[in-house]
Amino acid sequence: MENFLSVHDAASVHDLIGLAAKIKAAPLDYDKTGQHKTLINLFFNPSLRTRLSTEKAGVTLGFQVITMDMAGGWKLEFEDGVVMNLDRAEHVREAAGVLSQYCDVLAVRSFPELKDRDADYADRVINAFVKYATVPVVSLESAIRHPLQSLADCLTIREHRRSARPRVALTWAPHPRQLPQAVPNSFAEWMIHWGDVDLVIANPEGFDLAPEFTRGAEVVHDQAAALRGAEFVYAKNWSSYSDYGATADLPDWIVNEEKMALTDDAFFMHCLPVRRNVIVSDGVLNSDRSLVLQQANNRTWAAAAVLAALTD
Ligand SMILES: NCCC[C@H](NC(=O)CCC(=O)O)C(=O)O
Ligand SMILES: NC(=O)OP(=O)(O)O
Repeated sequence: MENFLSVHDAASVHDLIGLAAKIKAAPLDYDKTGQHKTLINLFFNPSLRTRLSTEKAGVTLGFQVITMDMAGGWKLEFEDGVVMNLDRAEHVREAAGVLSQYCDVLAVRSFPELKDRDADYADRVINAFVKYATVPVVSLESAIRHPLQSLADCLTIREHRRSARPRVALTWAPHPRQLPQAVPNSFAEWMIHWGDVDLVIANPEGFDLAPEFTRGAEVVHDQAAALRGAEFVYAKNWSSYSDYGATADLPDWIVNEEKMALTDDAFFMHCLPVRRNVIVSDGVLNSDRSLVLQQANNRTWAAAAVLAALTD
């Protein structure tokens, strides 16, 4: 694997999930994988799980790990050929070149601005690091994808499924802020490429995800219809793709006990952080059907599998 930006970078989704499970079962067997190697994590946005699970994965495999919050670095220029006489002090070309001399794997988190769809969907920040770095680049959630989350979600579903081919319902849920499409884009893309589940996506009219991520899945605008018979319910808010960045005040899309009663005794999933009693009720989140902590745990093993595959 050259870089880890999307499901398309995995030679085999099954093998990568399998490797994550193997490392989870026997982490000490892999403690020399990153010996004499350095991982640098760059964050342009906040994080709890991604930062700490990726650091933990690196340390577990024997990497030296350096994490930098880019709020403390120079403001980077990403355009080529510009006269840099404003507030951006350093070009990504130099930054990526410098960092490549300090590490063996470079991981980057950079969210979208949710103003200009073409600019966000060009995934400019992560792609600039890929272009100018000379080491493998890992996405820690880019403008349009969150592949480490999705890999962890595949592992979590594999560990908890009751049938060989479970029905997985990804449902839009309410939120007070304008959020990216990265998590649901990536989740849909991984579920479809993995091929071990039947994916149904429920969202309000006007909130369909970009077709490039959902082709092969059923998309409905009736949440109850999607939840009926589901073995997993994955809730997430996202802002509109078609009316780019628009939000909607639809509190009835909350996932509560009444909605979960429509399912086949489903497990509840969310990537976290989650707004209680907005996205999901306390009752569902506190119940034994909630897998949110297991998902967060599996972030470590997903990151470990990716680091191992990149440095193999
Ligand atoms: N990394 C997982 C989710 C990150 C981000 N969520 C957020 O920004 C939620 C913040 C809030 O609830 O205010 C998102 O949706 O892509
Ligand atoms: N799920 C996830 O990526 O969480 P953080 O934003 O806290 O890293």
